[in-house]
Amino acid sequence: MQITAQPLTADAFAPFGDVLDARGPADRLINAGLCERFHDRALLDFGAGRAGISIFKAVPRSLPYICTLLERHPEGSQAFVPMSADPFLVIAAPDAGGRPGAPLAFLSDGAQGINFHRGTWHGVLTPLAAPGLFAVIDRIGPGANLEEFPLDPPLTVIG
Ligand SMILES: NC(=O)N[C@@H](O)C(=O)O
Ligand code: NI
Repeated sequence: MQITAQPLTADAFAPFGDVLDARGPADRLINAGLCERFHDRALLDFGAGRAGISIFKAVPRSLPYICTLLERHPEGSQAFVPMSADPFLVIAAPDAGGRPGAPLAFLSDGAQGINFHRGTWHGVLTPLAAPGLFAVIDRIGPGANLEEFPLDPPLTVIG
C-alpha cells in the first residue's frame, strides 16, 4: 500500500488525537502581557499510571518512508513535542475490529507537536531531520502498554 502524507491540521488529525501549536487566537495573555497561552490543548490520559516526560533522540528518516509496524498504547495517551523546529512524519490509523484500519500520514510544519489519544494506532516517532530530539509525554506505570501490529506488506509513505 502507498499513501501520500498530508499537511498536519487539527481537523484532519482529530480522529487520532490533538495537534499542539500556536495557531489562531491564544486562550490567555499571561506574564504581564508578554506571553500568549494556548491553554489545555491536549486530552491526556494515563489510566492508572502517571504522567512521564522522556526525551527521545531518534534516527532521522526520509521520504519515501517504509512503515513496517503500527502500534498502540491501550493504557495511555502519547505526545510527541519536537525540540527542534523541523517537520516530522506522523502515521495514524483508526481501529477496525482490533486491528488498524486505513492509515493516514501527516507532515508537521516544524512548529507543531501531536498527542495520540489513548489506544490510537500509530507509527513510531519518525523524525525527518537531525537531531530527531523530542520530548515525549506518556504513561509511566506497571504492565504492558504496547500492542504492535506488523504491516505485511509494509506501508509506503510518499511526500
Ligand atoms: N516505545 C516507545 O517508547 N515509543 C513508541 O511508543 C513510539 O510511538 O515512538
Ligand atoms: Ni507509541
